[in-house]
Amino acid sequence: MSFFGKLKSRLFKSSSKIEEGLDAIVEEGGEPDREPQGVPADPEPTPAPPEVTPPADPEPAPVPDTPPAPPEETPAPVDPEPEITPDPGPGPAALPPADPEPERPVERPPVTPLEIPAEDVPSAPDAPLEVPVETPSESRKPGLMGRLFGRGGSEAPVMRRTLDDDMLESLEELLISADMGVDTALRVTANMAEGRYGRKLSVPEIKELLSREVARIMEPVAKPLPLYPTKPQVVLVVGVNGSGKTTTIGKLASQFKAAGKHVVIAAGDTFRAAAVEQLQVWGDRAGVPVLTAPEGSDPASLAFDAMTKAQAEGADLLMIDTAGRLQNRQDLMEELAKIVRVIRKKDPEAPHNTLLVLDATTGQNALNQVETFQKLADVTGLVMTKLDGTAKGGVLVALADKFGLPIHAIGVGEQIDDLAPFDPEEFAAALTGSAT
Ligand SMILES: Nc1nc2c(ncn2[C@@H]2O[C@H](COP(=O)(O)OP(=O)(O)OP(=O)(O)O)[C@@H](O)[C@H]2O)c(=O)[nH]1
Repeated sequence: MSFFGKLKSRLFKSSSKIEEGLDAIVEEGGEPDREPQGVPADPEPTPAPPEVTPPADPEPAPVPDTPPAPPEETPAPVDPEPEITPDPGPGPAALPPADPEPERPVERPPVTPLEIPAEDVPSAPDAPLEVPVETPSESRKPGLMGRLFGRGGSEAPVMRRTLDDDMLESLEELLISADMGVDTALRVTANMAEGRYGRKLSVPEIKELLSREVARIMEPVAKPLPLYPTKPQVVLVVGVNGSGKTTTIGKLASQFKAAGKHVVIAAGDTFRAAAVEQLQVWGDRAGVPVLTAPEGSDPASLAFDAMTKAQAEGADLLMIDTAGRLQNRQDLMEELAKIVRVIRKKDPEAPHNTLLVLDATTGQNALNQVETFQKLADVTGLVMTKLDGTAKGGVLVALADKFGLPIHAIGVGEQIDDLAPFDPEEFAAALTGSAT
């Protein structure tokens, strides 16, 4: 299965929620349409009359309300040809004008959410996530069948609904229900409507637009965990209990190890013996030593010892697990501050990264957690876990939109290799089901 296919299947709850919602929206107010339409690649300055055949080359227009617009927008697939084809799938309107090839294999090198220097891994140091993937404009050309059927006319008309206020409201509600948050949902739908108001859109066309908007928001935050030449690079891992800190440390350690790095883990949640044991299990799996201390002992003292050991061994990386007891914020803040104070005696620049691990199943609550942890620690990046098995994946879009913190990786399962680098286009496509 292609990487995209895997991510899509892991995000199935979120994507099926959005897909089902879109089907319902278009079904509700739409009508069968045999006229060729097509989504304008970019907003046009004035609304286009609904019956106009798609322009061969619509002029890209600026999107005033889109703050994180990338310098170069990937033009959307524009199909100059009529594109009405028989529906091969179960959905009411399964044929977008730009027909994504269903099983387009995306060849990817082994991917990790780490920014690893070029000599260590095949990927480039500055862009480990930049895997050559065809852009939608290149890849979404209609397939042979689509072209043949599109040209010859279709027996099954495509359902389309006119983009009006009612439809926009329904779209907003859908995105809010998918945990994108009100502000982000409003911004996304406004951008989708820009220059397209009054046009008739099919489900695949809406998915495509939505996916493009989501990717646009996520693009600036998709950054792998940077690796520095500093030895040891200290990564402090924070997050509430159960968010997936231990699991994420284990997965990261395994990936670093596989990349030839010498890793040390410090089990800094000394308050829970079970947490320490669990970290040891992950350390064993990853083949990485885990430093522990007796239950109830001072985590800062353990961190200091771990720092000493990591320095003595010339370790590349020291990952420090921490407690996540938000019930007593003051204690937690003091505990984290003390850990930082102590390791800075060894290296004034440490910690070099403070990763906040968030559980996607908590939905909008993840936003509160970011705010809280930003007050407790100097959060430098996020890892979002449990994106598999939740319909709340949209929260990642809200997080990116609201905080702009780097998203280093996403957890999509409980196994050691279920930590994927964060790729905005793949995520957007998987979330919206736009390239199924
Ligand atoms: N499905 C799924 N489960 C995950 C993922 N990441 C972690 N988990 C599970 O979430 C549960 C909690 O994960 P932990 O790593 O123990 O979380 P923690 O933040 O260390 O929790 P404490 O030790 O209580 O502080 C475990 O059962 C993990 O297997 C993920 O990406 N997907």
